[in-house]
Amino acid sequence: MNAFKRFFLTMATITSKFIREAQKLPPLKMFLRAFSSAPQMELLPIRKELGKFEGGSVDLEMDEQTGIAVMTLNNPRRLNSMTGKMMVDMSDRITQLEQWKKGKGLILMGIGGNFCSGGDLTFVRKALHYGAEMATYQHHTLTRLLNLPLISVALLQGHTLGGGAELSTACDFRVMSPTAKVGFVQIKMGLTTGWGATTRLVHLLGRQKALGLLCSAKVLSAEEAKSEGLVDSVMMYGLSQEDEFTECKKWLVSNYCRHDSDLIQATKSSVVYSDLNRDLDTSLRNEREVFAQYWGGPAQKAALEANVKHNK
Ligand SMILES: CC[C@H](C(=O)O)C(=O)SCCNC(=O)CCNC(=O)[C@H](O)C(C)(C)COP(=O)(O)OP(=O)(O)OC[C@H]1O[C@@H](n2cnc3c(N)ncnc32)[C@H](O)[C@@H]1OP(=O)(O)O
Repeated sequence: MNAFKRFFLTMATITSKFIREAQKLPPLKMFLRAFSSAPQMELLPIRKELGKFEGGSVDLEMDEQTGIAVMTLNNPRRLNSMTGKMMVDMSDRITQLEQWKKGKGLILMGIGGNFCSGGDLTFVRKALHYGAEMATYQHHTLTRLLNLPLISVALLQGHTLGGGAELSTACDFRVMSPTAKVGFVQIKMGLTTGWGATTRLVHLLGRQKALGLLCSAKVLSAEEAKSEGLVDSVMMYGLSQEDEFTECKKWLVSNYCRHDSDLIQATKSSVVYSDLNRDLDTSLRNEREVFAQYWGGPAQKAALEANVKHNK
């Protein structure tokens, strides 16, 4: 049997297995699994190319006790700018988080007191001939990041510029150090956004504010970013970098990650599904199916038993 026939039969087997598996899943899980796995095969060639651009890493710590993970951009000598290898690292770390059943929350941050100063300019200069493929790869990665069944927050310290500002919009929330700066500087670099921030900013802030941030290329202070609605909380002055991380973690846990991981994951996934399926009946059908999984379940019975009061 020639190579083409072997490849064709292999692909047919993979596809039919995928369809059989997917048919057993409720719509939401089928939808999210389809999004996170199938297109990655088409991205293998660009993944291989990006991986050749060494420098830095994206590291991940997952705390099974608290359900809080920390993803760290680790290229401090270059203000955590993203090399090709870091883009591949990030995709792999997100795959780990997609499979984390007990996860509740994620903090995305940079090492050494800076979040991220964008694409690594050495990499950018060498990758000028495959911008579209790199953008496709980053769009897929950052959409998966935003759609994780975890509550994610970007901790903006020091510089958050260009692609770094784009990364920050791929989290549910943003918490900022009072002395940090954030700016979508792409237009000053002779570009528009390459990692999906235009789409996410319009969604997040509306057309006018998105247009203002992108066309002004303004580097915002923390207070300016908060008043624009780009940032959800600005921390107090005088904290060390480590204390800012501790405060950010407290903010995430006390606001959004106090409850059962199952319910947090189900709620986030339903919000993602509804965001991506704006048809009312489709979204409500999914909401009913998720609700039915918990109605009469152990968590509800325990809450009824405890006679929970909501006065604090
Ligand atoms: C799709 C990607 C996207 C796009 O292409 O649209 C981008 O993100 S392009 C990159 C956008 N980012 C920038 O243009 C930031 C450039 N850097 C700066 O403006 C400054 O470095 C700043 C303001 C962040 C900090 O200035 P400061 O004077 O405090 O420090 P240094 O400039 O001396 O920087 C320290 C050290 O880091 C290196 N560095 C900083 N940013 C990058 C970067 N994006 N890529 C690679 N290296 C970076 C800088 O070169 C210094 O290293 P050294 O070895 O001392 O030169």
